[in-house]
Amino acid sequence: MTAGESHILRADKISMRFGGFTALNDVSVAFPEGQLTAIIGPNGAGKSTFFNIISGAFPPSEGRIFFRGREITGTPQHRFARLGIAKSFQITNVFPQLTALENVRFAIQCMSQRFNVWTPRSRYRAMEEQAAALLEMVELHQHHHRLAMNLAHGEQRALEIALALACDPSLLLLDEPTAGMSPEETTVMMDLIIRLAGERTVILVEHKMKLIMGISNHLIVLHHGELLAEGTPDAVRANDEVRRVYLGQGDH
Ligand SMILES: Nc1ncnc2c1ncn2[C@@H]1O[C@H](COP(=O)(O)OP(=O)(O)OP(=O)(O)O)[C@@H](O)[C@H]1O
Repeated sequence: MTAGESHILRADKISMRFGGFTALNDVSVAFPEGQLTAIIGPNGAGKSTFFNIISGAFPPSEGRIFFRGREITGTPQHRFARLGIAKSFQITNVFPQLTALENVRFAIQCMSQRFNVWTPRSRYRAMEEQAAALLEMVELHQHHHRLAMNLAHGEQRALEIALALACDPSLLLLDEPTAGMSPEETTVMMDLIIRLAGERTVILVEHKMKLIMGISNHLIVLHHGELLAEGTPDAVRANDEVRRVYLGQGDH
């Protein structure tokens, strides 16, 4: 971290055990605000487990999580959106029988505490406009009225991100945003992530090391459930341990 940089999220001494197996061991990392941080590492390194813990899917066996200095360990997941934390998972979460616009408008309605049957029609229009703006942001503006189930895989992932953006999060968490995508879809998604990271903090888990090296500000490398290295892509690339356990593995 450089002088003047602040952290939005901090994980302190995180350990996770599944029965007798230790998936994470004493991992402490801090995520710089306003930057794109990627969590990387070989298969089984503990990336998804760590992502699930920082996104509130389950609490760690040991350790604590802080968001803007406030402890959020054990906070129920549904409260994360109100804190300003949104996440998008590998498994798409969209309503297949609703259109793209209806999906996003519904997410906005869910975020609106004062929404009820007495809500004036003008509010619906405002929500519809907000939904349209979010679809434009993820480049789905030409697909407002298509059913989600008829969108291509990459488009469904983009729609999923639009749903996550409905709460206008200051922190966006993405679990393997390019999983299962064609090279063309991957390029579109990477461009979207770069744009999103220009406006908010983004933390993501990603397998495609070469791609992620090119767009991240900060990398966290896990290996066998431990923090192996962290820093800028250049610093991580130059790290002998990382080269030994990870970069030498071929097609990443
Ligand atoms: N619910 C669970 N019960 C038992 N073991 C688990 C569970 N979840 C994860 N593990 C184990 O913890 C280790 C880390 O898994 P995790 O999925 O976090 O790794 P990963 O780095 O995301 O791997 P990949 O890149 O293959 O997705 C693995 O050995 C995995 O088998």
